[in-house]
Amino acid sequence: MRLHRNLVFSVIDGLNLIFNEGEYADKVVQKLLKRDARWGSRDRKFVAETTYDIVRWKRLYAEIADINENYSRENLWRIFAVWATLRGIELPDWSQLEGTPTRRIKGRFDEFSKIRKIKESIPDWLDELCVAELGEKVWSKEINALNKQAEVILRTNTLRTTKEKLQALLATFDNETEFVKGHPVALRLKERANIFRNDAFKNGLFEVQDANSQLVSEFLDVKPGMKVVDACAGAGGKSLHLAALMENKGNLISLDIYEAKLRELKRRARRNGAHNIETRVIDSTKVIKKLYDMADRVLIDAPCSGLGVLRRNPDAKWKIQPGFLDKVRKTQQDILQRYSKMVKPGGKLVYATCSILPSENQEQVKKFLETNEDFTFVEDKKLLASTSGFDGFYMALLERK
Ligand SMILES: C[S@@+](CC[C@H](N)C(=O)[O-])C[C@H]1O[C@@H](n2cnc3c(N)ncnc32)[C@H](O)[C@@H]1O
Repeated sequence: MRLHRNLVFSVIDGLNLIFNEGEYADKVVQKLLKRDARWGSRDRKFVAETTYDIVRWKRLYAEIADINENYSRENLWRIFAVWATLRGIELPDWSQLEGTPTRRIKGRFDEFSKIRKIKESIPDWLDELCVAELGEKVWSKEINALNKQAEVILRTNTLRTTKEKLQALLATFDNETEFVKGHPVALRLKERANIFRNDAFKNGLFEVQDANSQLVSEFLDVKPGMKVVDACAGAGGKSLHLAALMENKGNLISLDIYEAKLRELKRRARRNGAHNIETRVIDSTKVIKKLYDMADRVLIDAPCSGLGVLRRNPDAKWKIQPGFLDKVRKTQQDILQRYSKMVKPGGKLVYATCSILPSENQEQVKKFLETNEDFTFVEDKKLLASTSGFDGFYMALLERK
């Protein structure tokens, strides 16, 4: 592989925004990809994947390059040199890469490969916490799986098409896909491609959604005609799926505390042809109280650490702080206690997170059930990336008596 100067400079600019300006990796990559209309798909792939790779392996590369918390441009170049060296890429004679200690880099890589928190690039405190919660054996396998690049999984929008028809249509655009066992409407893209440019996407025939994430809406057991509340709907990944499962019949109320996210949800709903969604911003406790005892089904896709989706958002490793975890656990319990009241007697509730930590998952449900005798536990799923091959998720189904 030959390194191209303008692509590498773009990666360095991106890393500067992520490491020094606190910007989110996905947003930065989106911005970088708009930089030069002449870039072909290989160039775009290089910029996106190199940026994500270095974010994912930030600690490992920084330790190899002997850099501590200072991510000056000079140090970002040293980190880049580690990335390139470990991939066996021949370094060009650019001044920024002069004097790269190639042999020392390889030696330090071997040395650090024996220390999990460095090898897997994870902060000390987070490594310790995950060992305490999951045990050494499970965590070692899990962090290894979470450091891999996620595949692209599509969810067929059954309001518009079937999985079979979608597969045939995508093949005409040279996007080969395969079915995913245990995930009724999922298609796996065999080769990574910019699928958003595709007319099938623009016409709302599919959404990009991890296969385990697709299990959450199914787990809620909705039926056409029901009154359903998606209490933490965000930009609507699960709401769109719920609307499809309800066949556009009945009433789906999508709530969130952020209006901007719900605006995006509405835009996506139009593209998907989902007509039974009503959005409401939670701007006071009244919004929830008005719905007490009203819903056949409530989904609480709670805010969480996001530790199950590190494959997609590797920068979460560096953004999550111990204080945030304490805060988010309190929010989760508070939301469960208050929003569960929207479920009507005989109705069902799903509590879900994209975290793998028991303290955000089964322990929250257990605590909730201790003080809410009118709810019974039906079943739960604890999905790990290491055993499922998809994102880490938790979901619990509860029923109100
Ligand atoms: C895991 S995300 C939801 C993802 C979304 N359900 C999807 O499938 O695309 C959690 C959401 O909860 C929202 N949130 C945070 N605090 C909340 C609260 N107190 N009540 C309702 N929603 C809240 C966040 O804005 C965020 O959109």
